[in-house]
Amino acid sequence: MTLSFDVVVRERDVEVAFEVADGETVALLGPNGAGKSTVLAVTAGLLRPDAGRVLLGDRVLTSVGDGATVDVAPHRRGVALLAQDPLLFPHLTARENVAFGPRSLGAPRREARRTAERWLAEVGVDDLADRRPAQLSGGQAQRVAVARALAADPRLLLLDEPMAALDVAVAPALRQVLRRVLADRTAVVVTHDVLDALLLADRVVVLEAGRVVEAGPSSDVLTHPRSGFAARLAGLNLVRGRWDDDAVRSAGLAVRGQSVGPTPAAGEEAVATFRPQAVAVFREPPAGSPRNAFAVTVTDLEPVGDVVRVRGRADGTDGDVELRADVTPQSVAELDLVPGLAVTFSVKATEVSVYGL
Ligand SMILES: Nc1ncnc2c1ncn2[C@@H]1O[C@H](COP(=O)(O)OP(=O)(O)OP(=O)(O)O)[C@@H](O)[C@H]1O
Repeated sequence: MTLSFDVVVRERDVEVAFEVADGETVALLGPNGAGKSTVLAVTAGLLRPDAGRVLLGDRVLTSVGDGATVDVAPHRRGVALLAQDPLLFPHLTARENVAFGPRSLGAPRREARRTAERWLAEVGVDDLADRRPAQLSGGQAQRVAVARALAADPRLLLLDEPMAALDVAVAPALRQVLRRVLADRTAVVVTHDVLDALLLADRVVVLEAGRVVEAGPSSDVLTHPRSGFAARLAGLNLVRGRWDDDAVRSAGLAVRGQSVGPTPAAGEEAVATFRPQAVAVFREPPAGSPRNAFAVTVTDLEPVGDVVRVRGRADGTDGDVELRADVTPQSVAELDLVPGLAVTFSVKATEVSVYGL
């Protein structure tokens, strides 16, 4: 069932349009306050927009500002919303929680029970059917919540950071379950996690400040991001500017690299991306080097696995361009890196991807 979303919520400065094809899963990404929850709330019928339409297939779920207002009640939309918190009924067993949806759609008790058991088995917790929520772990409760959402046979599934409240140790198992159940389902998943975007979603839509800033197949967006948010998520440095004289130029910076796809035309908007691992850090600008060299002021240092991520602001860019370098702890000690220090970040042109926007 295709979702077609085109909505304005003025109070929140949200103006978002996107589509989800039948059977497709779209990941909605973006920084805090970007409008992701607002999109889910409007789709689920929990928030009425100031203008716009939400269509599921050819059925109008919401229509405001263009003829008669339509606002289908949440429980009549065929839309299931799975939140961070499983929100199970505490006094019902897992089986009864899952059977609740089919029962309220009119299924006889036995049939609802069978449906519940089938879905509990599908998400791998059929042995816990008789437990109440208080007797379940966070991961188990979230699986029951997935079963409950699916047992209502929704035409659209919305997931709001389904793994966020879980231990990192149990998230991979739930991700596998979701990957299976989302395979042929029309779904929107809000996430901050790059793995969710890659493993669960066919496409991503990136929101910043209430607007769509980029959209495309998950692997394209994460390998060749065009927005700062997607670049950070993908763990890449990104400089956005104009293509001029064989470099992407942004205030105070010139980045040379290798074109991915057609070389941008002179003056065209373009981005350069490169991995923090490809960046070397120097106290003094390396003399006579063919590498890209950027004057940077270190802003902070953070251990990431067995390396140290050095973040810095590129000088002369009004603090707009943040660059990152991953270096060994020995280098941090040898270079005596501390926040506030002026250094040079250097990266070979062969390590930089350049593409037009
Ligand atoms: N109940 C509310 N009333 C008024 N404004 C709100 C309300 N909830 C959110 N907002 C505002 O709407 C905008 C979008 O917020 P929203 O919660 O949709 O973002 P989000 O992308 O889901 O963020 P997060 O990742 O932090 O959950 C923000 O400017 C936010 O401050």
